[in-house]
Amino acid sequence: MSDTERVTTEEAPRTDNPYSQGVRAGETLYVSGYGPVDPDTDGVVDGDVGDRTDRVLENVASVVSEAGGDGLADVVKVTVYLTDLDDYEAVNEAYGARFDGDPPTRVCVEVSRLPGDVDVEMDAIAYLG
Ligand SMILES: C=C(N)C(=O)O
Repeated sequence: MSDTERVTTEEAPRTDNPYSQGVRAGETLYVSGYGPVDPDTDGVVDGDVGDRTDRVLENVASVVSEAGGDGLADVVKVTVYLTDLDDYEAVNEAYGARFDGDPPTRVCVEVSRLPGDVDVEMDAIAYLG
């Protein structure tokens, strides 16, 4: 890829599948979809969907930080994928706590299934300018 840079970090789950953890294109960073996987164990974190939402956002933040950004503070767009939209309120509660009244734009959709059979996944776009 020309004028783009792949972002790789041990602080977010790694994959053998054909995608990068993040790709920086100028001041814009595209972060791949992450489930609630702890990069230290490669397993889904214990707890409820709020705990899993926290882990997903930690993974996103780690990729942004690796690219030189300020973690979630530089995120401008998130897509949330839930396998059960009944989790919407619990996810919002955990999610809102991480953005401290200044949330990025967002889309939230219910999907039938996610890789790893997790129940929540998010991808993100960050602006690093
Ligand atoms: C888990 C993914 N982000 C994927 O397979 O694209």
